Amino acid sequence: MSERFSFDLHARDGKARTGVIQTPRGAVRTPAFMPVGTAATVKAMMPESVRATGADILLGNTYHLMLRPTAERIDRLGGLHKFMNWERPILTDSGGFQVMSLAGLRKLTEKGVTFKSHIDGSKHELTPERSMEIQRLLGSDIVMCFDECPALPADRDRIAESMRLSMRWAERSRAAFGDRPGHALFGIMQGGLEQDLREESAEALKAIGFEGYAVGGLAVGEGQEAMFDCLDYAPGFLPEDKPRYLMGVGKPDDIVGAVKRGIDMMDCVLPSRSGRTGQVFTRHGVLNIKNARHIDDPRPLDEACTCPACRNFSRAYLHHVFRSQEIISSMLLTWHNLHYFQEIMAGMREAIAAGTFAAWEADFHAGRAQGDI
Ligand SMILES: CNc1nc2c(CC[C@H]3O[C@@H](OC)[C@@H]4OC(C)(C)O[C@@H]43)c3nc(N)[nH]c(=O)c3cc2[nH]1
Repeated sequence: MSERFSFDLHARDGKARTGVIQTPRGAVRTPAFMPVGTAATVKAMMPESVRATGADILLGNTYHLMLRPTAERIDRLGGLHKFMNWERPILTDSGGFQVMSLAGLRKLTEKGVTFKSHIDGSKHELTPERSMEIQRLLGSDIVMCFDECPALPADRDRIAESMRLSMRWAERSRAAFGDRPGHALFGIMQGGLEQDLREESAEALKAIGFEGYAVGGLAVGEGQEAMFDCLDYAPGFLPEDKPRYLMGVGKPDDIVGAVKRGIDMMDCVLPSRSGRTGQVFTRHGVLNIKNARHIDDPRPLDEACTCPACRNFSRAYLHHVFRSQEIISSMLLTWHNLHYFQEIMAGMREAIAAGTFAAWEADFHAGRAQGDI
């Protein structure tokens, strides 16, 4: 365990990189996939099960936790790590994105955002300063700047105005974060799909200086092609020696394409959320266990998978417990999906270190049938 926060790059293969983020609470192998634990739990998973899937770090959420049970209560109870029994690194999002996507009656000003809770309608305010205070109270190891993520499509002027507001908020976030050894503050690049605005945002963030940099404002409905077009240049505007975090991504092929373009960290609710709806990701493609064709199928989801669902249960059983809305269905499918996402990350880390990323990527795409399997 190091007392500091640091990022060591071990190898590159093209634009893809592999390395380790050292934190006082443990190491994060990159490229890393971060399961989302929005309300202090990765839904349907025990913390030790999340670790067993291969996760080194998970995500918490300022917006959800400030509303319930409140950051002050979690602080009084010893912080988020103790509260949710996860002693490894936690990254928390700053709340801006969730306010815009979840809260009601929002008012956005230079100061910040006031809004009504989607839970009980109570009034709240988030500013860069308040977001930093909440994330400090939670005790998260990697703190995100308070930003505004505009919904796409949006016209260029709106994107530019929003990005420049986020850069002023990044300055205020840095000032409010203070001096916290062993903890990191990440800036968030905005600028939509405009290359010059993305570059302006990166320059603004580098002038302030952060321990890591996120590419924000993507995975908001622009589609994979537009996202990859942006990722063909945006990571390159960021410092080579700091972690690059692509927020909210994504499906397995999104993740592979992002790592190929120089991204080191990603988070997405997809593997956990889709596990609860019966959607299963495997090396051969996607299937939905609720489909009647699985009712008598004795085979595992994926013959080559070593997760508890694939080692101990048939598709027929998983179909049955999904149809019967049994709790074990969410547990097993979430575990499988998270395990598979971590397998992809481990495979990429190994391939980049060996200089065989192109071959690994070709094999990854070759194995995936189109449609249900
Ligand atoms: C899905 N696509 C997507 N997510 C994005 C996010 C939120 C990242 C998600 O990870 C979790 O944070 C802990 C949360 O779980 C929900 C609530 C699902 O969303 C949060 C973003 N966050 C910030 N601060 N700025 C961004 O520009 C941004 C862009 C995104 N695009």
